[in-house]
Amino acid sequence: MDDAADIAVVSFDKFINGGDAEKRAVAKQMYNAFSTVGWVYLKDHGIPQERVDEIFGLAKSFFDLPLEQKYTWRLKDAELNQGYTGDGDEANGGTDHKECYEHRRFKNPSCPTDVDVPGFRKTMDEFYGQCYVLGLKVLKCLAMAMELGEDFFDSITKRADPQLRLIRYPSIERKIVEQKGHARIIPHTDFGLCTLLFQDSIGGLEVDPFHTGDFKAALPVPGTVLINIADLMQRLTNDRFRSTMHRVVSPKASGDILPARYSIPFFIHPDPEALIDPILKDEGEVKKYEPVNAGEWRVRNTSSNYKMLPTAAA
Ligand SMILES: O=C(O)CCC(=O)C(=O)O
Ligand SMILES: [Fe+2]
Repeated sequence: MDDAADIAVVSFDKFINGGDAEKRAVAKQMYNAFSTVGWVYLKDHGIPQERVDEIFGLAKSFFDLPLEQKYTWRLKDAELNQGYTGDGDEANGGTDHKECYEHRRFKNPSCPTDVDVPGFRKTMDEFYGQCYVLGLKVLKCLAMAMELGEDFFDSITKRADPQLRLIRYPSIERKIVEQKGHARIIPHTDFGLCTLLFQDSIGGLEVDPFHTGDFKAALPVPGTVLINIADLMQRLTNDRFRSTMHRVVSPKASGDILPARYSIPFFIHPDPEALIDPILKDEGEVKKYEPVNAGEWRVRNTSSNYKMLPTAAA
């Protein structure tokens, strides 16, 4: 269809299991995608579909709990950035209609127990580990694509603590989401290194690859995980890789009441002490960005996204 974004489907099998030339061929495909639209659909990525389906099921069980109960796990602190946020808690220049649960690598004090949702913590921890392994492979592939040496990202991801997020966009009247300044999630870029994004079959995710306001659908493709570049990777690569705007709006093919939609992003950030300074490759190339400390960057961007945190920008 004309209004679908031109996002390549890339098989990761040859990067995971292939020889050097095969790995390089995958890295080249990634380079082409990330230096243009900024997104790929990755298939053969090694995370079994049954596991992904299980996490979507767990998300439904969690979000179906009563609101008062979900608020007992409310996210309280931008640095820990862990727990539940309700409809309206997160928005940066507009109104989102979604609820989220954030899970982290080292500490999850605001996490449902087995009494609340059987198997929640254990299964989330396991899935987190699988996303983490895939995420580090994606970084290796990006390092190869940029000719930085495969191990480039190892030194800045020793203590990396990505954010695994469950999202439910509740069933809602179309006219509410379609008001000016509202969306399921308003246009934004992600602010870490890169994101793995699993989506269900409902649709509504759109990307604006060239920042012209011309949003195109990133349609659900079964068996794939979307990978998108985020702001720190764009800065590090001095704009070679592009962190592009995206949003979630009403799916085209539904009536006046939108069905609920679920998605599961895994946001990869470098170690907090890492300095993200643009890498120059060409003679005469000039840095487009000042260096930034990854930890400060993350806390600043996180707190300015949440309306309810005391540290949020006024
Ligand atoms: O729900 C989606 O497909 C996108 C979510 C997203 O962009 C985000 O949480 O940053
Ligand atoms: Fe995003």
